[in-house]
Amino acid sequence: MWCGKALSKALGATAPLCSRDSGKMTAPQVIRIPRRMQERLDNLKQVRRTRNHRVNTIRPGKLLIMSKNPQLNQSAAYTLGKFEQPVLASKGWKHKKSFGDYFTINSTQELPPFVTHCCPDQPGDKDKKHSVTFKSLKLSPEIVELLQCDNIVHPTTVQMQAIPRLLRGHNLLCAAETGSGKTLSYLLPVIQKLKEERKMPELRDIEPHVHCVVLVPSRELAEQVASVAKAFGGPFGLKVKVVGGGRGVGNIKLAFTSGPPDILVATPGALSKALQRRCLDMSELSFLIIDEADTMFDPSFADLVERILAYAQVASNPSETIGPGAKAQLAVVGATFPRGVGEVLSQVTDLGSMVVIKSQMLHFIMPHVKQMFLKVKAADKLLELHKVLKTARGGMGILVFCNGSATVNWLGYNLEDLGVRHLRLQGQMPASMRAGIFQAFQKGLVDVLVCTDIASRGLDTQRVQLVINYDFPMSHADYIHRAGRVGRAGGSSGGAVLSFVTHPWDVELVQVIEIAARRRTNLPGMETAIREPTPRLDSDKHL
Ligand SMILES: Nc1ncnc2c1ncn2[C@@H]1O[C@H](COP(=O)(O)OP(=O)(O)OP(=O)(O)O)[C@@H](O)[C@H]1O
Repeated sequence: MWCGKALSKALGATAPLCSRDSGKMTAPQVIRIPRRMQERLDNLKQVRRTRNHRVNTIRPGKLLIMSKNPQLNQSAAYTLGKFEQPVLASKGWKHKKSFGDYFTINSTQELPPFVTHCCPDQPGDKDKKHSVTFKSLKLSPEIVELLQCDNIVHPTTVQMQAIPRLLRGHNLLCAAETGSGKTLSYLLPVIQKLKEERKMPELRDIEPHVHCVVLVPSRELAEQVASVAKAFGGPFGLKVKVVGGGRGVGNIKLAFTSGPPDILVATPGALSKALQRRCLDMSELSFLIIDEADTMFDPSFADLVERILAYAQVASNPSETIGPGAKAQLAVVGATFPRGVGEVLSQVTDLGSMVVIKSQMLHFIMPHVKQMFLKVKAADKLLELHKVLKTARGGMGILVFCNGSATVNWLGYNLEDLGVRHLRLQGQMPASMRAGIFQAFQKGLVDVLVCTDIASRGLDTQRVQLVINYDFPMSHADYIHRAGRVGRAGGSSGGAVLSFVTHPWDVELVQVIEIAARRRTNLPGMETAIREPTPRLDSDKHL
């Protein structure tokens, strides 16, 4: 409180507030407080009032945010308003004293949002959603049967939208959450169309050529996509081949010695070499798929992809995809679209010709996966990791992500010393060493895989129950992809992500994640409009 004496001192006033000299009362002196100062005082009071006014985010029931300090918890029944200022559990995390602090974003639902058949929105929807099967998407009974053998009966939301559009010949830009079944959403229409083409007598005499090229960023992902294509295309006589980098040109040529495959899954480097050596002709392509769009259009690949696209003749409407001289359908697929992808894409293709599919939960914090954040000193991370790995249930797949290859190696040696069985996967390993590592982990031969972001893009990890960010990812897109290795379609529920938070720049990313979780909004800084022109609406809009 400002007292009269302090105020007069602050004003530099030397005269007493009122004077009573020799018992004689004079009129009280009026002290004028400068307006500027009065305004500052008012502002200060206002700030103090708002600071003390903490929004009560706790309601009875389940917690969404569980913090070390229970006052900072937030109930699942409460959503922080757009203009409400949250008091974050990670608030003081840039300070040294915060080491040992933690908070958790609890899962609020058991099933992923892209699984529709078990969780009808409204009671009336129940029968409608149950009735959506792959058969109702106009896939052939043989394909539907193959899917059923794999226990895949009901399409995910992205499959419900993408499959009919691709079957009708549209170009597609498909942005949907990690693990939502994007691979089948493009492979099934491709397989169905190629299968139908084979039956056409007028096409029998045409020289064999590659019909579909799928571009992916890593050889592990190429192997994975190819194995899905073989499983569903093989029974119809479709030939599938992989060309990946790091194995020399001889190996690339080998993929074409027994004639061109129907479906070629390739990394950009290897495909570009194959094109330069005229191993394939892309001008006769029927489908060009670009998976993991954000990686493919980031500066490390964008030029290469642009050059590859120039070899293909991309159709600008469905009518150009049929008949003699048919052009290729283009599908660009991804789980994150950082800002700017739209512009890069528009340089290589006519965005106006593409139908855009964007899932509702794109770039959101996954509501079906528990996510824990622990503020820890860099020197203590190994100890913390060892504690977690020691207590983990046997047989459960665990991915440990590091930001660099050197850390993967260093951590690997230390885990070896501590007697933790594990495999390592990083991009600087020679291709021969890398081969088979991910499959060995997928098969369950080893439970722990220490890796870089090479394993965060697209790899299907049904058996993974825990993702550990030993190093906190460098961007929100990387966080989304790493976290997306758990809670995938057709996988078991109850996966979790544990992140070690060490540096001030990690804290900044964590705070944005915490705010998005508390507000239940998407992570900022990602492409939300995907492209400039307004999305084209066709008759499938109701799907
Ligand atoms: N309709 C479905 N029902 C059940 N399981 C499915 C369905 N569709 C796909 N799957 C399974 O879900 C898993 C994830 O699929 P996929 O790898 O295609 O996801 P994705 O969206 O490409 O993920 P990412 O963004 O990580 O690349 C796979 O194991 C796949 O077999």
